[in-house]
Amino acid sequence: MATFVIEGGHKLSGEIIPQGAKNEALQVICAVLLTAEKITISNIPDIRDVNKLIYILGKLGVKIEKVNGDTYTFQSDDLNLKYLESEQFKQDGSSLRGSIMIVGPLLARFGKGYIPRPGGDKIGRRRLDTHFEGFIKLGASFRYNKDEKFYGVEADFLTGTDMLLDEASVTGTANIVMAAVMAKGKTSIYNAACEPYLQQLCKMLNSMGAKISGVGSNLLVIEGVEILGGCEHRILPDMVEIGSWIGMAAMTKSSITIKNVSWNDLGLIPRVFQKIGIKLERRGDDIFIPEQKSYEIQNFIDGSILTISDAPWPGFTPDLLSIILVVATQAKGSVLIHQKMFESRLFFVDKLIDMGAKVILCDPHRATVIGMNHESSLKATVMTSPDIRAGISLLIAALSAKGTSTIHNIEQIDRGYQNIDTRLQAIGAKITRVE
Ligand SMILES: CC(=O)N[C@H]1[C@@H](OP(=O)(O)OP(=O)(O)OC[C@H]2O[C@@H](n3ccc(=O)[nH]c3=O)[C@H](O)[C@@H]2O)O[C@H](CO)[C@@H](O)[C@@H]1O
Ligand SMILES: C=C(OP(=O)(O)O)C(=O)O
Repeated sequence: MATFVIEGGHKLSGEIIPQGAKNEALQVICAVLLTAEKITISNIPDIRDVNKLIYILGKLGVKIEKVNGDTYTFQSDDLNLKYLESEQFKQDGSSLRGSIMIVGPLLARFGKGYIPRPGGDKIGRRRLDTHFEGFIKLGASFRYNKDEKFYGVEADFLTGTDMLLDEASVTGTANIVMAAVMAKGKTSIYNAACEPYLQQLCKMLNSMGAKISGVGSNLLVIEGVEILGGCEHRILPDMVEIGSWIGMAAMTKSSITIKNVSWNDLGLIPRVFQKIGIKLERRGDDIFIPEQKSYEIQNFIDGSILTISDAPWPGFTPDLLSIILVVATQAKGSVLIHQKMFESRLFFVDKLIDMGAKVILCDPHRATVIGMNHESSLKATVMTSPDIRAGISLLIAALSAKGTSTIHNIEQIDRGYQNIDTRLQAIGAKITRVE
């Protein structure tokens, strides 16, 4: 278990280039399994989860070449499907959430897809019903080995159909789309997730020869095609990482510029930070955050306390709520944070309370934050990162705190943040990695 040691209280300044998006990378890298031709993907983030997925594809026999720092080519022309039945795959596949999205492409192209129950954050129950109900609707047979927690789908061929998803699951939609692109006939998927990363996946599939319409809406219509070809694809900047940098700037009273953020794909994110009083300026496609001694949470129009909650896109992403919560601890005013999607994601507030933050955990889904308006600082402490976003939130708290904090289990942060320590050092943070 590696550790970060952080001396808090230093201002940051300079420019940050956001990494490529983790959650898009996990989708589009799985899509390379749909064709025997070469696919080039650029702006791939160098983070644990993505590297693990690339490793799994390598074991599956995908030919992978690193063209330069963030660009890889993938060619799935001679796969080793036996790996899917190996003990090794049971371990490898369960180590991250994104591996679930190899099932749809494998089912579409080879008539079978297997996966151990995937890992990812321990942030509450994370069911996979939407994925498998979709595959079954397309004609696959399904089995689940309860003892080994191993899922399997098989089909001689898939047939297009109309389906209404039980929830707008992000990875579920991606998986079903990738299964349906080569099904016979037309598939319509209603209540589809439609966040920018899914739009990117659909655009990539279309450039491989798929026929997907409705991209960006919650009704996708897919005309099945027989075969898909190669393409080149560039991953968008990571909106959750961008939100994390905004939070860091506000909590440390710093001025930073976040470069090339693809503003039009950020949805409500800038507006939600503005609602808790943080000033940010759009400069071309950059975000400039000026130094602010104080930021004041807005109330609703009728004067009642602001609530910030998550919802499927175009709602506010659940992956930024922990960050909003920590930033609110030093705002002026109060806010209710309502994490609707995940049931165990707010427990990390205990650590913030130890550090002196004024937070009331109302229930597993809701926390009220009474901001301290930087009138007293958080106190440094020793903590352990429970999940990726709580981890980065504790790191933000430590950067603003008085004294030296220690964060254990930073592998959780490394799952989704590329070289976070060296990038923070470059803009003035005092942070050291201890292996
Ligand atoms: C690898 C990857 O891409 N992970 C992301 C993906 O996970 P993932 O695809 O696993 O998440 P889902 O979209 O399936 O669902 C997330 C949670 O929200 C609940 N839910 C979902 C839709 C809905 O309409 N109502 C509802 O309550 C689900 O039951 C689940 O508890 O999307 C999540 C939701 O944006 C993000 O937090 C994860 O970072
Ligand atoms: C919950 C997250 O990731 P995963 O779905 O990979 O666990 C996240 O990125 O915040």
